[in-house]
This record gives sequence, C-alpha cells and structure tokens, in this order.
Amino acid sequence: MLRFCRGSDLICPLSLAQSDFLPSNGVGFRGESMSVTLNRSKWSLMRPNLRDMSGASRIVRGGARIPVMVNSLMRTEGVACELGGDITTGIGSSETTEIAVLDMGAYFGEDTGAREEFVENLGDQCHRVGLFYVKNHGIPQELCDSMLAVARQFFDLPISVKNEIDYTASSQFRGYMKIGVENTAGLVDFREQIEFGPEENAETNMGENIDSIFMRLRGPNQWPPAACIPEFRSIAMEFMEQMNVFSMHLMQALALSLGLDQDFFDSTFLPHPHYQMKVARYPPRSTEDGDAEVGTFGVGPHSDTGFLSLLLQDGVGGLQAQTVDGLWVDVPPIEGTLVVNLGEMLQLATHGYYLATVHRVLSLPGTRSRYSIPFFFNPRLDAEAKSIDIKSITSKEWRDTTTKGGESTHGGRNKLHPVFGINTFKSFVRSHPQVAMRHHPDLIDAQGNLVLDRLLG
Ligand SMILES: O=C(O)CCC(=O)C(=O)O
Ligand SMILES: [Fe+2]
Repeated sequence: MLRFCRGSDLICPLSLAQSDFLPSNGVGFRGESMSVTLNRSKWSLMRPNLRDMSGASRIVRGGARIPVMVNSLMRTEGVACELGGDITTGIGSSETTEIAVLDMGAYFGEDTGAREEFVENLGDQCHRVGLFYVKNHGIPQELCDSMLAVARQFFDLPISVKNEIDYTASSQFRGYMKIGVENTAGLVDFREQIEFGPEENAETNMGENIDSIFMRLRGPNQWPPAACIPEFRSIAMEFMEQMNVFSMHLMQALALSLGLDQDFFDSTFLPHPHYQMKVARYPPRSTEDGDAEVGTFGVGPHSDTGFLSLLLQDGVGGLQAQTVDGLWVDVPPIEGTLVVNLGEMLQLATHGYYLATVHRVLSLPGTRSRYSIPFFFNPRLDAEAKSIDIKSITSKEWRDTTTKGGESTHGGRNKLHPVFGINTFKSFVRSHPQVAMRHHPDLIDAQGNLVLDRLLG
C-alpha cells in the first residue's frame, strides 16, 4: 500500500492499490499519465522513504480514481515511481497543527499548581509526540532577532569570505560547511551552515589517550571576520549562553516530568555541557533544482542523536515532524517560540518512553531563503549514559523501542559507547573522514584507514 500525506495537518490519507498505481516495470516516466485508486475515506501513513510529496494534496474520498501526470520523483519500497502532474502540492499550506505550545512562564512562575500542570503536560508531550514549542522561555526576542540577522549577513557574504572559516581547518570540525558537505541517509542536505560549540582555548584540546579522545572536541570556534560582521561573535556567544542556561532548566523540568528529582540530570551535563549550535540557511528550491538529487530536502528525515534539541526558526517554514502514526505534520514558525525535540540519548535513557521524534526540513520553492539556528544540548563529554527505571515511574503502556537494553540507535546499526563524548567524536570522524585524517593523523593506520573503531571497540 502506498501512503501519502500533505505538508499540513492530517489530511485525508489515500491508500492505493499498487497495481493501479505502478506501471508493470514499477517506474513511471515523465509526461506519462496513470490513474490511482483511492479506496479509503481516510488518508494514513506516509512511508519514510517517500521522497517527494507533490501530488498528495488533492483530497479525493472513497473509491475514486484520479488521473495523475508523471512529473516528480517518488520512491517506494525500492521501486521508483513518478507522480504529480495536475495535482497541486500541499507543502507549506498548513491550517492547523497538532504540536503543542508549552508556556515556560508556568514553570518559572510562583504558582505551584500551574507548575505541576506544566510538568505533567510536558511529560505527556514527550511521551506521545516528542516535539513541542515553548514560549516565555526567557531568551529575549531582541537577541533571537539579532542572531537571525547576523546569520543572514553571514550567508550574504561572498563565498571567498565564507570559505575563510571553512570547517576543514578546524580540528573540532567547526566552521563553515557549504551545501553538499552534510547529508542525511545519503541524500545531500540542501543547506549551508556554520557549526559552533562552547568557545574554549586551543590548549584545552588534549585527548592524547584513546580513552579521552573526545577532549579533542574542546577548543575554539571559527568566527566570521570581524571586519565583515563586527557583532557576530558577541551576539552568538550571548545566544549560546542563554540557550545553554535555558536547556538546563528544561532538563530539570524533564527530570520532574519523569518523577525524578529535579537535579537528576545535572551531573550528566554540568559543569561543561557539550552543546553544538548550527547557523543554517536553506536556499529556496528553484524549478531547475526540482528534479535534482540536491534540493529534495533541506534536511532529510532523521532523529537527533543527543538529548535535547532547541530550534530558533525564522518566518519561512518548512520544518515537519513525523507522528508515531507516521504522519507528517508542519511545525510552522510561531513568533516568540522555540521548537524543542528530544534526541535519541533521551529516548534510550527512558527506554523509548520519551520519543526522539523524526523530523525533516522541506526544500520549498520560492524566492526566500529560510534561516534557522538549531541548538543541540548534550552532556559533558566524559558523562556516561544513565538509564532510568521507567516501569517504576509510570503505569502507562508503551513499547520499549530501545534495542538490547539501550546500547544502540538507528535500529541497532549504531552501537553506542557508554561515554557520550566517544560517540560524538566517532560520529564526527565518520561524517568527515578527510578532516579527521588532516587533524588527527594518529588515528590513521599505515594503509590510511581510520583505526578509531578498532581502538575503541
Ligand atoms: O533547521 C531546522 O529547522 C532543523 C534542522 C535539524 O533538524 C537538524 O539540524 O538536526
Ligand atoms: Fe534535527
């Protein structure tokens, strides 16, 4: 069965008989017409490997056959098929959303009843959805606006200037990454970005022993030239600090929502949480890009690997989250809010009771770039994962999605080391082997292979 969703809320899903839909060889060609049967009045799940949603928005109910003109790429169960034509795209046309907006004011305020209600609601969202907005988070709107403004200024600079802070010059894998450097599930992310972390002196970067190799992730950021954007550094430093403080409050609220002591997670993060910030620009997709591999998604479907992700987004939109039922819902910009989603570490710690929500960023046609600032709040590098005895905390039913007692993510493919920083270092090395070879040559054997996995087990 093929399933669709529209970019907005849970629109009537359509369920198709494959034989009605796919030509015998399973591939539709540009300009070809086909018809599909809609045999349910409700639309349902979307396949994770569905690559393009154009064609999904016309609402036709119960048993109707609709003609479609082949014009955009779609893939299902390994079979490529093209679909689209006269059916208009529903992307970005969100009317409603299921995503809750939680008021941090109730948590920070004096009213104990309101605080308890907030904590309960927080737990409920984490358990059922894993992604929500927060308002009244305490980070001044002016600072958020300034952060987005300097981001815009940076990406407007000539490429030669952006390349002055190219990430390959950094042994901490930080700096400017042009489009094409990062990919999700093998598909290039259609965005450019700068990577930042906690600002530290180069001397803090030690990690000579294999056991403390993650210490090499500590060090300085690469800053846009002050002559071009003098205030970039101070604004970004202030923004990271405020996000850091707010994230710790949120971790405490999460501890309470799990029935734990408020400070349960403190020692996992303090005194030096290893956060990571991206400053990202998603260019609009032009017609020419429409068919290209690049540009299908700003970022393809993924869950974040850390504990907690916070996102400041501008007014353009394109972010979507997948519900546990597989439906994609828009997470449109709401002024004054941050989007929060939980990462795989928290899902593992809670044995799947709290969800690491799969999300993606659509690459939208138009004339405006989208700017966003994702902030990943992660434990101190030498912290070891803590598992939580969920069964003693809740009587709710849930499916334990972790494998082998929580030692791996991505369906068991990514084996986790108990020390957080080792996983982080390994994932940087895997994603950027050339940079690792340049800055960490001691990790390369005589044949030029990275020996990290062998050394770390
Ligand atoms: O930019 C966004 O809206 C989200 C980016 C994201 O999901 C990520 O970088 O992990
Ligand atoms: Fe993400």
